[in-house]
Amino acid sequence: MNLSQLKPKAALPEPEKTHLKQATQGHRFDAELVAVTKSYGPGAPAVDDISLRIPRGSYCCLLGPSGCGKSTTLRMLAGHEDVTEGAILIHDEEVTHKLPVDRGTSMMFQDYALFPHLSSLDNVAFSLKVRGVATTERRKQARAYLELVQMDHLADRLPNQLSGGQQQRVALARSLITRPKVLLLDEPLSALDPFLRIKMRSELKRIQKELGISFIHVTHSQDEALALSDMIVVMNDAKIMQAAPVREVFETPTNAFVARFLGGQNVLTSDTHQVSVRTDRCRLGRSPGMRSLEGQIAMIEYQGNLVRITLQTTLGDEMTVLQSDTEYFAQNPQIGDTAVMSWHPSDEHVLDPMQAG
Ligand SMILES: Nc1ncnc2c1ncn2[C@@H]1O[C@H](COP(=O)(O)OP(=O)(O)OP(=O)(O)O)[C@@H](O)[C@H]1O
Repeated sequence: MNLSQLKPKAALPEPEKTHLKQATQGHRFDAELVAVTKSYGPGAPAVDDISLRIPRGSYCCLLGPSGCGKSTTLRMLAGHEDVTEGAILIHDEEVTHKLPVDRGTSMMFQDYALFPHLSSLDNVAFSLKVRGVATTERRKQARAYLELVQMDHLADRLPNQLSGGQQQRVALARSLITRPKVLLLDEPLSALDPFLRIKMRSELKRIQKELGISFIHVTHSQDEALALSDMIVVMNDAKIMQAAPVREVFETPTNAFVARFLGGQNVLTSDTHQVSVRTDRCRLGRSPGMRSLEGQIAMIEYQGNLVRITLQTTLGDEMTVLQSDTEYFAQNPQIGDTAVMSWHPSDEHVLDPMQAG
């Protein structure tokens, strides 16, 4: 893909934009789950009594390990899966038992699912055709959405004449042309190579902010969730562990699971309770007034501007120090060296022992 294609170009035409902006007015939350449970059969539920409110115009990532219930939650929001108990609201209106097309949601799938025999333009226009919109009008709208995703120059190409990233843009335009109140995205970046994944995630965020609707995006990737989210929902074992603005989740994880899963934190036992300390607030060596732990250096990962040093403590715990490359090379410790990791007590954040992971 040519990088110049990724630069923001003309925005969505005013009438389209106004329509979408209006759709976000007059309600408190774009989406809400109220005590939602999903059981596929006997045994532990796939989603267990979760409640969640997604504020208007949010980029929200559902993050968690495989099998924790993220996709099931997304599918229930879309109406592709019935809820066993509880309620779903979109723009404050209950949609629990409504058909997917009547909810105001639109889903973008991992595999894009484009029609192979239709051009980009006709793929995007397809849902308007189904709704009986006249050819000229639907093509005009499809062109506007292709422009939004910077694919108008390839409007006549068939899907097999497009790269993966380009197909994804077409799929995104196709999901947006129905003017959803909430766009649901299931691992939308997982099929892309790492370079394109980073480009596309900033594109997704730009488009979400431009339209002002909420995007709810399922991902396994901590980096992706941190980069994209206004709000992160961390799930584990069918439950929500924490749902909060991105910085709050990173800086004040509720429990050890969230701290470990999001990364960038050490989980330590201090007296009787568990605390988290950011790895970039830890350093090698002792200093007055700092707490410390001794161990052996088990791993050193050079990351360019930063170096990640992992210590195995005498108790068998792993602790990580994230140092600048300058600091690291000034000391130049090696694997197998005995070292001390220290941190300031004020950098400790107390974790909830009830849900410790
Ligand atoms: N159609 C189904 N029938 C029975 N069990 C299912 C079905 N779909 C999902 N499950 C189970 O529900 C649980 C949650 O699955 P879900 O797909 O929601 O997880 P996930 O967090 O999206 O995982 P992944 O990241 O691997 O896609 C899992 O234990 C899974 O095996």
